[in-house]
Amino acid sequence: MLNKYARAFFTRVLTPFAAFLLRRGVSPDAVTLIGTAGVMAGALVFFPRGEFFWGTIVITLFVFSDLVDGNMARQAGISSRWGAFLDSTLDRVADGAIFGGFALWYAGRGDDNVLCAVSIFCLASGQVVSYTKARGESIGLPVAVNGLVERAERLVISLVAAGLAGLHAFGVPGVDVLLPIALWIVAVGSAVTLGQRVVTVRREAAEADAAAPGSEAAS
Ligand SMILES: CCCCCCCC/C=C\CCCCCCCC(=O)OC[C@H](COP(=O)(O)O[C@@H]1[C@H](O)[C@H](OP(=O)(O)O)[C@@H](O)[C@H](O)[C@H]1O)OC(=O)CCCCCCC/C=C\CCCCCCCC
Ligand SMILES: Nc1ccn([C@@H]2O[C@H](COP(=O)(O)O)[C@@H](O)[C@H]2O)c(=O)n1
Ligand SMILES: [Mg+2]
Ligand SMILES: [Mg+2]
Repeated sequence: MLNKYARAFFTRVLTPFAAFLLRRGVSPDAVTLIGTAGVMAGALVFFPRGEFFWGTIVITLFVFSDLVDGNMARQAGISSRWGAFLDSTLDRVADGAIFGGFALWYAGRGDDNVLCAVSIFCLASGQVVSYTKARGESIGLPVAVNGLVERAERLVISLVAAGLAGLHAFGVPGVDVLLPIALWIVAVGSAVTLGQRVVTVRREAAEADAAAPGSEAAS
């Protein structure tokens, strides 16, 4: 939903910045790489120590690079298969760091085995949700479904909650429950999304096989 409705807004807002970077000779690949490194640093330095406010601030500063890199490539007319591959692959790395950071907190000083398991479930299910689309498309199917909780939703729900929960360290009472609630929402939402995508791929695969029996072996 966010990908559909918020992307146009962020494209308008970020286009001047993307143009500025291009004028300075920065490449889309550099933005992809630096953005991912920044997200990883924010997640893996701050989250395992329970510093959710500062971790979220750092991640937020870098995560929008994922919208800037593609914008730059399109403006410069240099969108490429390599760029698409790099972008999607590093998305998986960034997501692993974010939910891995939560898991490390709960495995350590956060001391909550259930929430550690929920964080790992969010990490794994998010990767599998993305894989369903990549694999379905690689065997020639349209995978014409996005589902309830895509990457943008996973990030916004968990990061808004982490940022607010981090205010607990500054004396704001009650906000620390927001992160566990968000992680449960992302976990359940990702499981539903996985089901939606698997059902769609199964239907599309059956239709494609009926139209051209045996063609899967070729692909
Ligand atoms: C005192 C308060 C303290 C709190 C401070 C924190 C505030 C900030 C909190 C959160 C900010 C979160 C921002 C998250 C922005 C995410 C942007 C982004 O990168 O989205 C990526 C997404 C997808 O991009 P791609 O097409 O490149 O990726 C594809 C995708 O990964 C596919 O995965 P799948 O979906 O299938 O699982 C892959 O299949 C594919 O391979 C891959 O290519 O981009 C978008 O979706 C575009 C829309 C972005 C919408 C961003 C909305 C941000 C909205 C609000 C943020 C600000 C909220 C502030 C709240 C403040 C609270 C106090
Ligand atoms: N280094 C890059 C990054 C992205 N691209 C192209 O942009 C598409 C992704 O767009 P986003 O708005 O989601 O970033 C991607 O599929 C590539 O076509 C690129 O060429 N180089
Ligand atoms: Mg991108
Ligand atoms: Mg991306």
